[in-house]
Amino acid sequence: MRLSRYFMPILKENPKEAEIVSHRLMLRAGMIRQQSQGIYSWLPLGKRVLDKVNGIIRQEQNRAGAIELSMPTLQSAELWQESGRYDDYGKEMLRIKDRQERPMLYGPTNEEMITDIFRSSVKSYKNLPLNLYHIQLKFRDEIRPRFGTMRSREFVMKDAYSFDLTKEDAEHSYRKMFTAYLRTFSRLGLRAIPMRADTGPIGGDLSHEFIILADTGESEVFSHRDFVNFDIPAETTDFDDVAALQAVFDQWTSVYAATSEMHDEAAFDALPEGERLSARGIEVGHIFYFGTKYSEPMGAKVQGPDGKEHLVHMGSYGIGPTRLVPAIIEASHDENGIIWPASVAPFDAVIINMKAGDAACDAACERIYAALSKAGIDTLYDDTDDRAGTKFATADLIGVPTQIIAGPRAVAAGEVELKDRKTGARETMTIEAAINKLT
Ligand SMILES: Nc1ncnc2c1ncn2[C@@H]1O[C@H](COS(=O)(=O)NC(=O)[C@@H](N)CS)[C@@H](O)[C@H]1O
Repeated sequence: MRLSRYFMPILKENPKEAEIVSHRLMLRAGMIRQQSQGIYSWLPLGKRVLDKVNGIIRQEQNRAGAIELSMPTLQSAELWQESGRYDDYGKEMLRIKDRQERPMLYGPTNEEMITDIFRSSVKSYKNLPLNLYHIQLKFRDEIRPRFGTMRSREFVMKDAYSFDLTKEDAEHSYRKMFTAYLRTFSRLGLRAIPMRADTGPIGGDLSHEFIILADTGESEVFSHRDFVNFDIPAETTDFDDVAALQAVFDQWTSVYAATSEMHDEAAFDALPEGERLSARGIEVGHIFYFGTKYSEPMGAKVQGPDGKEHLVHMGSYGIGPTRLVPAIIEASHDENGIIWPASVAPFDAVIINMKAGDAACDAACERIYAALSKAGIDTLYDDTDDRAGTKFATADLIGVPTQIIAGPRAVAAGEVELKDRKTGARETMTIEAAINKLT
């Protein structure tokens, strides 16, 4: 992508309304723009990152056996009246009426809708276990949206819903998602700790929040230091192996970890001083087992092997992609800007032409740009006539992992300089060597 033809509205100054670093950097890097309170546009650079985050979430949901669909954002009130949540949900629910005066709502979550889809077509235990998910916009009229897209009113959620014949089967489905979440956050460059959590308006009696440690996190967390050494379940994990997933779950729940709502002061203080970790964290995922809470009022049942009707046991599993993008920045930035993990970077490399208009520099950059693009390397080419200093600052701000710097002196010797955004390491080499190194 040539920067001269792209749309990346960089802000020179720190926007005054931004209170935390991720909000500041997302605005300055031209990734998002607030349209109204708690409601954002994702501009091209931010959309690229969000799409990569969703891609990884999707891969790990599919690996765990979940099946993707897409449900609407607008829902009829009737479904929520069936489950009894319409009145309970409170002011966070955006209630609307259509032209026929029918009560509708902008969905904050989809337990009722997915149960309706299930009950309309699944009648036999032979179709279980089933896990259906989508990645879709939600609306919650948060009383105090803040920190940019970290806590917004309209936001994207991956929400998955599992259906099983028995509680035991449902607990295995829960552990499939538990394992998938550990893998997902690790691939995003984050260390997430599963914490016993409160179930709130979703309900149920088994729930874990996945928290990443960050000083600006809204959650207060207490955990055992051992978490940092636990191995992430491998790509080869057999998700149908009940014992294997039980072992993962047992290990990751074997040591103390709780959010402030579930904190047991005495148990925590019983830990040796050096093993206690209390910090602030960001909730990036939340999973629930809630049995027949929705299947009972909505009549979602299957015929069991005994020929009798059984209400299905359900769980729901949420991840916040539009919260993950700022969370990754909170965990990975420096004083010059964002440092993207390669897995979610908006571009793999950025070419900095220090002297656009200089024939030799232009030729060298065009050659590199063509070679990288041909090799499928997502490349941003800063071909603008900005000063070199501005280009360096922009490249550091937007956090692309590899910078290729083409200056007149180096180019005259047939060379360019590679800079690693994360380590700051610089290496001068021939243009040929640079192309070979990156393709
Ligand atoms: N206001 C918000 N802004 C951004 N992300 C949010 C917001 N509210 C929730 N999330 C994200 O969405 C995830 C799931 O939300 S939740 O309420 O915990 N769970 C559910 O809604 C269940 N239906 C799971 S399918 C949270 O862990 C968080 O990462």
